[in-house]
Amino acid sequence: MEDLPVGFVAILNAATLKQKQLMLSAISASFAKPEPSVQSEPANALVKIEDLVEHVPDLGLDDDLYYFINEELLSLQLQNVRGAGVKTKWLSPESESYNYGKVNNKPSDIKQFPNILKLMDIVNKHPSTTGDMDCCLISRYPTHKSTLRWHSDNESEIISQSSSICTVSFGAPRQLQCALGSHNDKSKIKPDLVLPAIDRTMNVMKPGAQQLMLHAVSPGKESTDRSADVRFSISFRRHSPVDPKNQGPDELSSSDAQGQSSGSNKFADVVLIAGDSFAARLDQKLLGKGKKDVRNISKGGRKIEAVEKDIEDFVTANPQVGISKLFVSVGTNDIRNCQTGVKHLKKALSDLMHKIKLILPNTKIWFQSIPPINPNGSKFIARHVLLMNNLIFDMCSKFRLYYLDIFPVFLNWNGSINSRLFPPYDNVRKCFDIHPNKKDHRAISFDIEIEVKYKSCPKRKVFNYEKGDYRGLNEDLYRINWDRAFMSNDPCLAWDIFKKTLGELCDHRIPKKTMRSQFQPPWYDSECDRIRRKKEKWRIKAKESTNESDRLTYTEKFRSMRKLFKKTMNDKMKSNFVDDSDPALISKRFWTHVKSKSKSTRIPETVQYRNRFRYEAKDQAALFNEYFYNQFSEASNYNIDIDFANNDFLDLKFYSEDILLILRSLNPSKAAGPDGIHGKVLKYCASSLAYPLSILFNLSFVTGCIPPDWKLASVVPVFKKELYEIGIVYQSVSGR
Ligand SMILES: O=C(O)CCC(=O)C(=O)O
Ligand SMILES: [Fe+2]
Repeated sequence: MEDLPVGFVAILNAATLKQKQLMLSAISASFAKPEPSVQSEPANALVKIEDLVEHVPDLGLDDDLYYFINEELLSLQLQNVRGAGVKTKWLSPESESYNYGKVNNKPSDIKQFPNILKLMDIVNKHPSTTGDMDCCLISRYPTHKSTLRWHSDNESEIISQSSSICTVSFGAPRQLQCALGSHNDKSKIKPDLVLPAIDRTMNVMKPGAQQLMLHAVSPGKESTDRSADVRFSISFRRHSPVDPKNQGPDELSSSDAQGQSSGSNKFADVVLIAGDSFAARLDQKLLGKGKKDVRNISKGGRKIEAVEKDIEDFVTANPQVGISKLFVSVGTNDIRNCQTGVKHLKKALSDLMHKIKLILPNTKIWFQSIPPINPNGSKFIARHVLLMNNLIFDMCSKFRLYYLDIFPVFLNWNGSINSRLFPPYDNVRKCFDIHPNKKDHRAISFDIEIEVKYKSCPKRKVFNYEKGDYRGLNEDLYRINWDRAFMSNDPCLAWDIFKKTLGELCDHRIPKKTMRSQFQPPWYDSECDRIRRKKEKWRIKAKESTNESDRLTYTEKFRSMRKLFKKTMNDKMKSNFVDDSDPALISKRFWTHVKSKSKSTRIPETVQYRNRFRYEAKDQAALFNEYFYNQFSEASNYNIDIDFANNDFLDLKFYSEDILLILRSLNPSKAAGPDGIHGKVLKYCASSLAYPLSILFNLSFVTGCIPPDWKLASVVPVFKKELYEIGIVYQSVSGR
């Protein structure tokens, strides 16, 4: 492990924190067993086309199922035209569309087609398939002339590339042509293999086929009966496990590199690496695995402005080149020799990102963080690395670019330097040098593909305190015999009984509401939803109508619904923002909404305390906890001489009349504290709660026992200055 390579870039689909963990373990594993770094032969020299496709002549479909599948196929409302008159329908369990070229296939729920599902089950059980198909693209070839041109189904955003694609044919016979390689001039392709695509048979394209070969459907023979020319194909695929909605900031339908039958491939598709020496030594052959065209235009010593120019020059000089992905590594040279923070670099970084977005609007863009460079003489200030990374992160969020955080990769789980990734400590220069400037330190790259399963967040039910029946609640509370309930004289037990009783009554008297998705504002209610659905209905009708006068009528209806929707939303928003207690104030709900829309987080990605770095929210909370705990001094040890027998302090009583006044003065719009009792309940049921609370307070006072709930407080760290050592940055604010 002594002479480890030092430059590093991890390419991954989305750099979330969870993935980073996986990345770390994958990286550790890759160090334990180093992969041979020999570049593999071009894939098509090794692969035979027979390994990529297979014809299955008999699927064992019974006649009934065959008949019912045909019924389902005929019932489909086909949408897009693909190739020569071929129309399609996309059936999927997921809600996103399947896009290629200019074609946008909206999904219908595959579960509504039980017989196609049965067929999918048969296909999945067939040993020649990967057995994990869950969606399908149905194509209808209306005449013998309808064809599909050479293409590959390589839309990795939506179609898993590690699963097979299995096409079952119905109706008129055709042929599926297959040709190895990617072929720039599609008009000259000669098929390497032709498979029959006849009624009730299946053709399986194995994983890798979409990357290594193209396929096409050629015209059929004309028959005397026109209806016998119709062919359907059901092409089963596996939905990509990465949800494009969550995949990253700038999702695009870029994967049409090969061009589906509808579009041609005008551009060469490249991955561009730009930036400073951290990226300069990356081995572009290894990065593209020999399949992707990777261009590396980074140079040692480059600063942000120079990188902006490098990228611009490349784009101008290569107008025929389409850049599908861009990796940028900047910042290290800008913070070198700099003593005064990094704020002054914000403009250059923003200009760079702005320019890139402008000239490469369809490119997926990653900005890499700076790895932890140790102070090297006075050239680097370690804190500046963190500040710069936070700036890069913030700007990435602003410009909706990917932030590729490699910083934590160089640290151990406990946040200290990971010696397996660092070269040995250099005693002469008093530093670790992870900079890849030594000849024997070749850059290495990791191409880590991680399947991410996104959990759909269950809808949360919460009390709707606005609509509570407080009169009823008061009545219920009056009926409770609190003296009996608190008979034990133990304040902790009594408090538990109080909370449980109140909770049960609240369940009964306060309705629940379902928390809406975070994308909807809090005032979006069922009425808004109803209007929105109507609006959508007319919009779709207008779009799908073939008759001009129908279209105009539907459009008119759509417009009036849209107007109503806007008005309703506006009215609801205004009434929502009025503060109940003081109409002159901007309400808390307003800020909640603003916060929910803002991308900024209160806590930066990396929190550091006493040289320990934490990335996970839970670990960060532990660090905060430790910090705040350390702020308390030791318990004092005063010996105050009190004469308890004659001290009227002990005569202190908590009267329900006083408690009533305090409860009535509470601000009902404040959130509940750790005990979960909401301000509205306390205020509006003050008269019925004052008595049991007075018993509880008196009990607690005389027994000297405080229920644990009363000692809890919600502590919110509030970011104060642009510094990262917790102690300096955060002040605690405790609410209770
Ligand atoms: O219809 C066929 O046999 C092939 C279908 C196909 O290639 C596709 O749907 O992408
Ligand atoms: Fe295809």
